[in-house]
Amino acid sequence: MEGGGIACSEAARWLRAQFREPPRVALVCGSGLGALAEELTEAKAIDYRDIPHFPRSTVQGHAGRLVVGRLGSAPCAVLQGRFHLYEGHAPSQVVIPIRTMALLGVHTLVLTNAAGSLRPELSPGHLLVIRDHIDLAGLAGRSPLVGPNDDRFGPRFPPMVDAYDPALRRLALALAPKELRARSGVYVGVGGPSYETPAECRYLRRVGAHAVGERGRGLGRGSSKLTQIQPQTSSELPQIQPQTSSELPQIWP
Ligand SMILES: O=P(O)(O)O[C@@H]1C[C@H](O)[C@@H](CO)O1
Ligand SMILES: Nc1nc2[nH]cnc2c(=O)[nH]1
Repeated sequence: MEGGGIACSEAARWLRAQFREPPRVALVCGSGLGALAEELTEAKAIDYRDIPHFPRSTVQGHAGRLVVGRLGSAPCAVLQGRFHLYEGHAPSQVVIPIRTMALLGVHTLVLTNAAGSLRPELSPGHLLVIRDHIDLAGLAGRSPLVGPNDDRFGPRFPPMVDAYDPALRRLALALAPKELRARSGVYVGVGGPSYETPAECRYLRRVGAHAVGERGRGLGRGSSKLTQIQPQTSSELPQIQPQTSSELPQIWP
C-alpha cells in the first residue's frame, strides 16, 4: 500500500463521489469512543476496507468505519478507529485518513483517545485536553513527515508552537461536563503496545508529561486532541510514592 500524497488524493476522490456534502469537521474516535457517530443525523457509513488505500483497523474497540453526516448544522465525519504504529502500519500509512480529510475540505479536526495517567491528580474517567505533546517516535525520526515534503499538507519545517488550536482547547475546557474534571496537559506518544514500566512512568513524568498513549497525529492548526484516562491501565501504573509526587512540578495552570 502506498502511503503518500497519491494515495490520499485517490481516497479523497473516491470519497467525494460517495457523499452529497463533503465534511468540514472531523472527529477521530480512539478506543471505545466510536459511539460518538450515533450523534450524527443523515448519516452514511463506509467501512475503511472499502476506501482506496485506507489501512485496516486491527484493534478491539476500533470499528474501522467512516461515518459522514451532520452534527448540528455542521457537515461532519466521524472516524471510528485510528491507527497505531504497533499494528505494523508505517508512519506514512497512519496519516492517510487525516490527510484525506484535509483534501476533502475538513478545516477542524478533533482527535480523541484513551491513555494512561502519569499524575495522581488525573484519575480514570477524567478528561485531558491536550495543549502540547512529546512525540518520542517522531523525535527519533519515525515521523510521517520524513521523506519528500508534500506542500499540500504543510511546510517542510512545520512550527509546533500551538500545535493544538488554543481557541478549540478553550472551548473544550469550557464545554466539558463537570464530572469529567477536564484539564489541559501534555501527552506523550510512545510506540507501544506494551504499557510502561514503573521506571518509564517516572521518566515520562519527569520530562513533563501528564498522560501516555500510542500516538496519533493531526495536521497543524485547527486540530484539538482530547484524551480520556482509561481505568484498567492507570490502575496498573505504579503507586506514586509520596516523596516522588512532592518533587513534581505544579501541573495545572
Ligand atoms: O486508539 P487509542 O489511543 O484510544 O487506544 C489506546 C491505545 C491502545 O491502542 C489501546 C490500549 O489500551 O488504547
Ligand atoms: N502506552 C499506554 N497506552 C495506553 N492506552 C491506554 N492506557 C495506556 C497506558 O497506560 N499506556
